[in-house]
Amino acid sequence: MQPRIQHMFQASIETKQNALTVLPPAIENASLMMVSSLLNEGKILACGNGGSAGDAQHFSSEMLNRFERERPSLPAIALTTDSSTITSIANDYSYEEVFSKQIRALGQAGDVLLAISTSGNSANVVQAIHAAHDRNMHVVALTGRDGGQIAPLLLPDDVEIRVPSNVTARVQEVHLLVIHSLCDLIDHQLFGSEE
Ligand SMILES: O=C(CO)[C@@H](O)[C@H](O)[C@H](O)[C@H](O)COP(=O)(O)O
Ligand SMILES: [Zn+2]
Repeated sequence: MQPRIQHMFQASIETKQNALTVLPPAIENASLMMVSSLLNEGKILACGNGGSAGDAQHFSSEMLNRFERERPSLPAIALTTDSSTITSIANDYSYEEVFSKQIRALGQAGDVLLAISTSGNSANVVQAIHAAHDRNMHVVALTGRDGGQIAPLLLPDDVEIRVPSNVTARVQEVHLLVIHSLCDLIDHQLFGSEE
């Protein structure tokens, strides 16, 4: 089985190398948007399904607790964690609305939605983006493949960070690196260089 393992590592490395050539400008722009929101009393709401739900929570924990240095807590909410809210919305309305209804309650103008979908086609993430726009929030979309239904929904001030791969797992592996890059850039811009 070791050749299979080596193949997966190699594919992940190649996807990251391809991403390195295209993603830095979008990651920089996303970090600038997030920092501007945080400096204006805004917060970041994050959502996604499956592995991307884990990514949303990974990001919010690094904001609320810490990333790599001591600094004040930063405001973020993962919309994937409240099982009572999520099950009741899915049961009474539809699974498509599990994030959008939370955004319509919690989202304020100037907040940022971090919308994560490797295909760009998850209906509840699409509805989340509609809700964010209705609340005058900006959107950072982490996508893959061809951007799916999310790409054409985004407004000029939004940022899409689209990983150049058609394989869900490879896209997710780069999404985590993007999330850590965003955390690093947020800390750097808000609190300066370490040491
Ligand atoms: O982690 C994985 C696959 O690596 C899965 O849990 C995956 O996240 C789920 O199938 C998601 O429902 C896929 O949604 P999306 O990325 O297309 O929006
Ligand atoms: Zn996964």
